[in-house]
Amino acid sequence: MSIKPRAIHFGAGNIGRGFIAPLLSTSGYHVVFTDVDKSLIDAINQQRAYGVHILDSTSDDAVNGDNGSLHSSSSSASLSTLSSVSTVSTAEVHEIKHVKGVLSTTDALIHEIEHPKLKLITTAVGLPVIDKIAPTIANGIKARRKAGGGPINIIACENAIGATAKLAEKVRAKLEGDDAKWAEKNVGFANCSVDRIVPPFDPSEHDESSELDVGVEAFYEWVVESGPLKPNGELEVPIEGMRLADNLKPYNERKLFTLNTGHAITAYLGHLKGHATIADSIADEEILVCVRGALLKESGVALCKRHPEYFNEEQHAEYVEKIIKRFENAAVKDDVVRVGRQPLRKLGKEDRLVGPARMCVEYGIDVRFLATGIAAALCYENDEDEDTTKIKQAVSDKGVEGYITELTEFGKGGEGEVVFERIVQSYNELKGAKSQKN
Ligand SMILES: NC(=O)C1=CN([C@@H]2O[C@H](COP(=O)(O)OP(=O)(O)OC[C@H]3O[C@@H](n4cnc5c(N)ncnc54)[C@H](O)[C@@H]3O)[C@@H](O)[C@H]2O)C=CC1
Ligand SMILES: O=P(O)(O)OC[C@H]1O[C@](O)(CO)[C@@H](O)[C@@H]1O
Repeated sequence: MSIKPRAIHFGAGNIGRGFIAPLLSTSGYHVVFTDVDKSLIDAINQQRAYGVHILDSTSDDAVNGDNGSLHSSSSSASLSTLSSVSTVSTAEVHEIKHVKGVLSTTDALIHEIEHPKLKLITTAVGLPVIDKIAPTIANGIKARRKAGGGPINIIACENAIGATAKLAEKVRAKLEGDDAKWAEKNVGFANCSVDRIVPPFDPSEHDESSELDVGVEAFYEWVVESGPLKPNGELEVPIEGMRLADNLKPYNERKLFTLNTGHAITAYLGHLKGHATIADSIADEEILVCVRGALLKESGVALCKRHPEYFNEEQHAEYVEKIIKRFENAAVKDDVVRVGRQPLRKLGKEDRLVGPARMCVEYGIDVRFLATGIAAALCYENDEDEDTTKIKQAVSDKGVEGYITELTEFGKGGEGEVVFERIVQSYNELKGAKSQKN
């Protein structure tokens, strides 16, 4: 039996293989991937290893995020511990070894959750899938209690505020009596903020790479709330490159309302203008002006007002410029269609477009560029994305004004009236420009 601590990661996709597993593996964990995709699990068990290709060339400070006053679980650790250099190049490949795969629909997964060496469960499956994996995790927790296992921590690495809390709610709903009591004492559910751009990777474009290989940007930031971690607000086996925060909210909001906000606006405007990738879109001056305006003059100002003890405008401007540089990284071939996927989720009230617009209204900040971003998301059309059909239908059923009010709670005569008018105006302009183009 391996004496290494173990971690189970749900979702052996881009972020799982390209970000979470490499940090776990570098920190000494034996990584067990679990996924519904049998061919992926079979490939993992045949190859047991894969490469992580670093797709840009950056300086040290871009490798790991600047977390200001955060408590860090490790000082300056990074993936570069896998290779001897700290300045990366396009040719740099880190090998992740000794990984294992377990199909998520089998009892083998329950046995993995029982395993005495298991310390951690992480997920990166997509927010809507959280509901589907919760019953399996609950069954695993029951089995672990019966087997006399020790405490574990669970961290959902999804792009949303409070993703682990959502998972916890679903898992707890499946536990009763002694199982529920045991879980309360022994299972830590910690929210996190997870930031690394990992688009799909085409191994045929890279020498000697396998179907399991992934391509990632050098930058990464993983911030986890410390309070809920068992047993004492820390991980028994620390993860190099993960940072712990007493108060996650400011960092969570900063990431979602900056990186993801800017990314989404770039994707939707880029798609409307016929650009294929994020790098192509951000090279378009008109889009750049809108993205910079949204992040610097709107969401950024609101974030600094909401969290003055954490962020100031000067430091935030640097954060924004670093993000724009990340979008400009042409080595990361990131399709606007990937970044714009599921626009309805992205138009959620707490999500990356409407969330910061509402925050701006709360602090009396003028909203122009975010309004354009919201309008661009409403104009996004892609036959392969069912959200876009739903949006089209809702606009036709409720009228664009009614639908904007439903999504944003801004409307005529209310607090967000000016923003509402701007979204409507932008929507009409973008639609007009689109029909002229066609
Ligand atoms: N790719 C990226 O750059 C980033 C992604 N994220 C978040 O990470 C999550 C995953 O994103 P990606 O890795 O890009 O997606 P992906 O599609 O590459 O990977 C998701 C994996 O989850 C698996 N899966 C689906 N249903 C499952 C189930 N019921 N049980 C077990 N596995 C299941 C899929 O088969 C797939 O392998 C999303 O929430 C995303 O927002 C967060 C930061 C960066
Ligand atoms: O994964 P989601 O939430 O669909 O959104 C795509 C976004 O996630 C990321 O993949 C990583 O944060 C970004 O590249 C992008 O903003």
